[in-house]
Amino acid sequence: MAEQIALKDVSLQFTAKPHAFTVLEDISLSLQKGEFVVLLGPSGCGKSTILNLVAGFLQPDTGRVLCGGKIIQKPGPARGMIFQQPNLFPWLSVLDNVTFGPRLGRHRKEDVNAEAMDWLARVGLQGFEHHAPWQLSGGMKQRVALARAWLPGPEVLLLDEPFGALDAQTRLMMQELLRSAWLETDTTLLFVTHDVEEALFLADRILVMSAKPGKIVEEIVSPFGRERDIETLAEHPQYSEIKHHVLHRVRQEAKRHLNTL
Ligand SMILES: Nc1ncnc2c1ncn2[C@@H]1O[C@H](COP(=O)(O)OP(=O)(O)OP(=O)(O)O)[C@@H](O)[C@H]1O
Repeated sequence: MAEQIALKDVSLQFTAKPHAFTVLEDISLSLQKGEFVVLLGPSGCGKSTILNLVAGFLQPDTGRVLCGGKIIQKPGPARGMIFQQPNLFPWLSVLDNVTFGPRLGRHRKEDVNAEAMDWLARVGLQGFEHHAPWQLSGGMKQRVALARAWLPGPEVLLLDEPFGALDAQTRLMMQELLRSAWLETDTTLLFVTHDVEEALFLADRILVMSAKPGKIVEEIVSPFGRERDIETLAEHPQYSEIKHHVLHRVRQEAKRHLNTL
């Protein structure tokens, strides 16, 4: 497998008042092409900051952030991002929301519409292409956001707690949908969550972070295989042990962080 994303000895300070602080210290990580990596850690440890560096919204103070071996200097279509809020344009239809980026990039509407319709069908929104965002549920809006992110064929998708605002059932459906789209497209995914069960279901690899300064303190390689099923995952002989270990580790870091506040 080829290396798709790499952070090499990355440190970053924010100069927020009343004083500057180090948000990330000496972070090194690497994602292979087609890998699904989940970042877990206490609130404020710098998970979104890592996504923002990979997206090209931020530059590190020291170290390098690379995509396909090249230094990331600015945002680009090779790296898509999905946030907790779907951020759809309320005045555009579902289809026009999904095709907005490629049309800005001067692709002809007719050329992108067929592919967009295909993505809408994959995320279960066939027949909703002419609906307005206000006519959709929260889960449906987030499915539009998934289709929109996947349409330009990004090499990397960065997902910042994308299902955090959804109810438990919708969340499970979205997790399954994300995994099947990922398996079909072989995109490289970097996903941020607070939810240990979500991380266990989704990830090839989980990276646990500490806070103040943000560091990666543990890596857990999933033993569950790629063809996993949400209904039977908990029956895997190692599931309880790994879940317990990850929960304990995340709680340990969260408590340590609280004590430093
Ligand atoms: N642009 C900024 N300027 C100053 N401080 C910032 C900026 N962005 C984030 N921070 C601070 O940096 C720290 C890390 O923020 P970040 O959003 O990366 O954490 P996180 O782990 O994603 O948190 P959460 O899980 O709560 O979303 C926080 O203390 C946050 O307040």
